[in-house]
This record gives sequence, C-alpha cells and structure tokens, in this order.
Amino acid sequence: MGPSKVFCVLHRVSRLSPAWTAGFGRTVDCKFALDQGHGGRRRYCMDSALNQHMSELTDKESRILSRLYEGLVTGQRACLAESITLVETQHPRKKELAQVLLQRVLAHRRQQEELNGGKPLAFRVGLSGPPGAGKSTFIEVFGKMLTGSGHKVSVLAVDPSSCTTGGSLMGDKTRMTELSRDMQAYIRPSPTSGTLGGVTRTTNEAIVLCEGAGYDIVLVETVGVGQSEFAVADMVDMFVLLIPPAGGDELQGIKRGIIEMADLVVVTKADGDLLVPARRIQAEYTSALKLLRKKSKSWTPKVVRVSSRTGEGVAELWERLQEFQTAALRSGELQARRRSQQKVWMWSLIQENVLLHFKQHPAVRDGLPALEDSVIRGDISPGLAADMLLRAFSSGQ
Ligand SMILES: Nc1nc2c(ncn2[C@@H]2O[C@H](COP(=O)(O)OP(=O)(O)OP(=O)(O)O)[C@@H](O)[C@H]2O)c(=O)[nH]1
Repeated sequence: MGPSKVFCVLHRVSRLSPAWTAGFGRTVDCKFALDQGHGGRRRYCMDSALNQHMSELTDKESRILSRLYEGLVTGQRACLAESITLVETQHPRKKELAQVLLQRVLAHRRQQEELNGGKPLAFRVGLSGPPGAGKSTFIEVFGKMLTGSGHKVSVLAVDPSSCTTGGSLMGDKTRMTELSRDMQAYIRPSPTSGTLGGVTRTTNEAIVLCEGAGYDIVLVETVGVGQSEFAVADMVDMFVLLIPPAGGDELQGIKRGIIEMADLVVVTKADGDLLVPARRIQAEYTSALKLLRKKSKSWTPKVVRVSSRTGEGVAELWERLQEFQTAALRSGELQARRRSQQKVWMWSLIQENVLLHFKQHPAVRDGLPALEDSVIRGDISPGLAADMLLRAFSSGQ
C-alpha cells in the first residue's frame, strides 16, 4: 500500500466526528507502522475494516451511535438494551454499526482499565447446570445479595435451544422477578434467533456493552444443554457448575468434560429433606474433582453447598468467587484467559460469517437443493456433494 492509500485511510478517519475517532489513534499509527517499517511483511490492522464501516456513516447513523454510546457509558439501561439489540441484529448495515459502537466501547473500557491499574473492571462468571438445578432461583438470591452490597449486576443468557425452537427459555423475566425490578441489575434474555455461534458472539458483545455501562459483575447463564456450557466457559473469568442433589440418573446428563471446566461446583437446594443428599453429592464431587487434572496453578476447584431457599451458603460462595478472582488476577491467569478468549471469539465470528457467505453464494444457493436431494437418496456421497459446493463457492469468488 503506497502513501496515497495511507492518506486515503487517514482522510476517511478524519471525516468522522472527533467523538468517533477519539479512540482510534492506535489504528492509524498501526497502519503507518505497516507501511513504513516492516519490510513489506503483511500485517493486518483493524483500520481497513473499521474504516469501511465508519467512512460511510450518515449523519443520522452518527447521531444514533453517539446517543447510544453516551447513554451507555452514563449507565442508561434503555441505551444498553438498544445497543444489545443492535449487536443481535441480522441486518448487514446494522451489524457494521454495531461493530463501530463496540470498538468505541472497547476503547472506553481500555481507558477505564488503564485508570484501574490495568485490572479488568468487571468479573465475569458463567453459571451452568442441568435443567431444574436451581440456577434462576440462585441467581435471583445471589444477584440481590450483590446489588445489596453495592454491585451492579447483569445477567445474560446463552440458550442454543432458542435457535431451533424460535423461543427463548430465558424470555420470561418472571424467572427472576425480584432481580428484574432491581435498578442495579440488568437481565437480558437470550437472543431468539441465530446459530449457537451467533448467540455466542452476541453474548460476548453484550458482555462488553454491560461492562461499558458500568456493570461490575456479569453473570452468564446457560439455559440449554450441550455445547452451550462450553461456549459459556469460553466467555467468562470463572465457570461455576450448579448441580442439584439428585440421584445418579439425573446427573448422567452432565458431561464429564464440563466438570473438568468447572472452577467451582455448587450443590444447590441444600435444605430440608435435600440436605442429606446434598452432603452426599458434595462428597462425591469433591472426590471426583481430585481425580481430574489440575487446570490452574493458582486455584484448586472446590465443591460448596447452597440453599437459595434459606440463603445458607450464598455469602460463603461469594467469598469463594472473590478468592478465585484474587488468585487468578495475581497469577495473571485471568488476564491470560481473557486474551485467549478473544481469539475464540474471533473464530466464532469467522465461522458464523463464512457459513453465511457460503449459504448465500448464488452458485451454492442454486445447486444446494438438488445436491441435498441426491445425498438423501444416496445417489452421491455427502463428501462429494460438499466438494462440489465448495468448488462452486471458491470458483465464484
Ligand atoms: N428446596 C429447594 N428448592 C429449590 C431451591 N432452589 C430452587 N428450587 C426449586 O427447584 C426448581 C427449579 O428451580 P429453577 O431455579 O427454576 O431451576 P433452573 O436451573 O433455573 O431450571 P431451568 O429453568 O429448567 O433451567 C423450582 O421448583 C425451585 O423452587 C432451593 O434452594 N431449595
């Protein structure tokens, strides 16, 4: 890229209002570095994509983004809700606008973190468990305890079942009636459309927006079963598995892999008649965890009991969470985890978009129905059909 292209990039950035370019100084520097000092080695910087999105902002779009950004960072819930809706959209132009907004919020967060001595501003906790484990009852009680002690709590959900059923299990805020009325809490149901990859991306982006809006504790709940637990474990600082004091059969559904991901196992409903089985399950899981390979140098996973009904164990559980956070920050593991999660997030975005491009490609769209039929009838192998479609896709690029 010659000097004229560099000029063009700078010119496009400079056409934006100062408010929108304020966070992007590094971007421009980066492009200069590419052209002037790296011996022709190709380095990808974020500016070209970002500039593409930003350069064509109309006045109206600029105004909308400014309103959302200002409202968001000053903690207006309506602006946070609107911003999350923007990142969830499937509309191509709005998707681009969402990226411009996110970039701005990320720049704001970076500044805030610098002021905070480089420490993350929020603690992200993933909560997973089989249906009926008591997750929402727990979040309600736990969330109220946190807001009562001055925290701002947001609750986000990952619910891949909503992708196929079109309905969100988290849609009914009645699951957490008290917390949803609390002005220090923000509960966001899972998006009701998209792939798991898409839901993962939007949840990741919603986390950034919640943090930008000043929520210092972000709880990410998995509502579905299956891959969603793994997706959530890839978004959070700490992954907590909630287990009901149930018999072996009910626990069969919990995959071994997910127990390995857990930083903390919580046995729920430890009250009344369920207290004895809760103690037994706690002992079983404590033994089981000892057999697993240690995944962190600074933390040994623990098993605790809580009752959301009596509140017993909830404050102790918060202490465990804080111990984890302190240990992970001190060792640098938390920061390292976040860095690697950024990469996972980028790849989930790539996967989502590549598949979308593939499906929308005219040659693929034209050939797909007939090829699918042929595969179903057994006339050609799935591998051959996939090869043909992929060839049609790449030759038509
Ligand atoms: N005894 C007792 N029952 C509880 C406790 N917490 C939840 N429950 C009951 O367990 C059932 C399931 O609780 P939920 O909080 O809806 O469980 P969930 O994991 O959110 O379930 P899904 O919505 O299916 O994902 C409800 O009937 C609750 O009343 C508790 O601490 N003690």
